[in-house]
Amino acid sequence: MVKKLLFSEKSLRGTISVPGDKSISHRAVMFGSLAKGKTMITNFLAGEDCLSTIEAFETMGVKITRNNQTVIVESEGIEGLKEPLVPINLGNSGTTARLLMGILSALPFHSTLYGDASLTKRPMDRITIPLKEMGAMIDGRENGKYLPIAIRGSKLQPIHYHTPMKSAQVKSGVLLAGLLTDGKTIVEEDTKTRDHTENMLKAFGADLTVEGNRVIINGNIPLSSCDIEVPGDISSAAFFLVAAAITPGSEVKIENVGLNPTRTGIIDVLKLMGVAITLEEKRTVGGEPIGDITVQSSNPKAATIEGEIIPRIIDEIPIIALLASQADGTTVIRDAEELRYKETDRIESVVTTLRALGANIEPTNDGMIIEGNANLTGAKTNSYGDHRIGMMIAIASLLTEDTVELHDDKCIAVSYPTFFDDLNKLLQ
Ligand SMILES: O=C(O)C1=C[C@@H](OP(=O)(O)O)[C@@H](O)[C@H](O)C1
Ligand SMILES: C=C(OP(=O)(O)O)C(=O)O
Repeated sequence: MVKKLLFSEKSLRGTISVPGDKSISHRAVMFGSLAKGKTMITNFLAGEDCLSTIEAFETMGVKITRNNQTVIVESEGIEGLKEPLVPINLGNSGTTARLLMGILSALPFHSTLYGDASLTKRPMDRITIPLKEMGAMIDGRENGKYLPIAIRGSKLQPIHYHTPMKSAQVKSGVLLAGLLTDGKTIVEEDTKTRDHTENMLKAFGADLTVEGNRVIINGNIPLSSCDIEVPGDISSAAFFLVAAAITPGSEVKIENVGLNPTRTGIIDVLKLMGVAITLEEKRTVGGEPIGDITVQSSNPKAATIEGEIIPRIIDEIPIIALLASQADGTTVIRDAEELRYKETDRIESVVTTLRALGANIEPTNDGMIIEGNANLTGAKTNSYGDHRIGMMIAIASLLTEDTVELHDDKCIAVSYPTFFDDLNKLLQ
């Protein structure tokens, strides 16, 4: 499918709410399925990735009903989970894959997992290595590095694991295996990554403590069901925050966005680059702060973006690269080698796409160097099946009078099925 984007000379004005947070929606379904009882999830993200998580647990016999953004999970607890009779399709979702492997490795049955072409290329050894250290029986292509993967669930040993890469998925997968294991599992990381697993496991009654960058979980304590209200996804909001910043005459307010400090790096980057942004924190639900964010069009300036902020903006870097192409000066992004393991190699896909649109941008091993003040032009572009690249292209098209052709816009439904509706609501 090719979408012709011609939104030039428009500004963005108005107030919207973005769909529910993807990371939190996945975890709510997973932990609700592990807990005995009924879990009601409101403002659930009905994106394809989170629907893959629902399907996975349905395949294991959990009763899950969905009415738009409300999901009810009814489970007998872990004892009630049944051996899946068919291979589980994880679609495009890395989060489902890595977290589910932690769970399945410790359950007393066999399972097989596969995904789409993109997920089949993404590294799974980052999670299968620590799980095998815990005693998991996992096999897959290249000794469990790639999907399809088969798991023979077994009794695991607790582990003290220092994650070698900055990954909340790895941290979470090991913690979930630890939850289902006798004894104390400890996961440590050098740089703090998103902590939704920690917050939500506590809300479901797990015995979990956080000491700085170290998480300690005492296993084999049953979870009890817990209702979850999912905040708006700041990673989805980021596209409109940047769009408002770089299109003249804009002012956009996004309501009820999750403001967990492990996710708000985009706000820090916008401030650092001189964008007019205001925040109003309103309340906290399930340990997750929620508030409204307003951005006005601005004259952004370049910045160096590196270090501890990177995991806090990891999914926002494609749209930050577009922002940088419109800033005064040269922006440098470093320490972001994790971008190479996403739905696409996002260093390559961002650079190729922004270059095609007329920006001056160079890849580096762990990031990119972006010259500002670019005059973007029309181009034939491709999302390469990566939802965040697709949305970045749509926002870039606001900056040129020429037509931008976007091949494969469908993948945007992975995280933001109503993206074009919201964009059209804001366009004036
Ligand atoms: O734990 C999560 O929900 C996620 C963690 C991040 O991945 P990594 O753990 O691979 O960094 C992020 O990119 C992904 O969109 C969601
Ligand atoms: C990297 C992402 O997701 P996942 O790893 O779950 O596929 C993303 O949403 O940008």
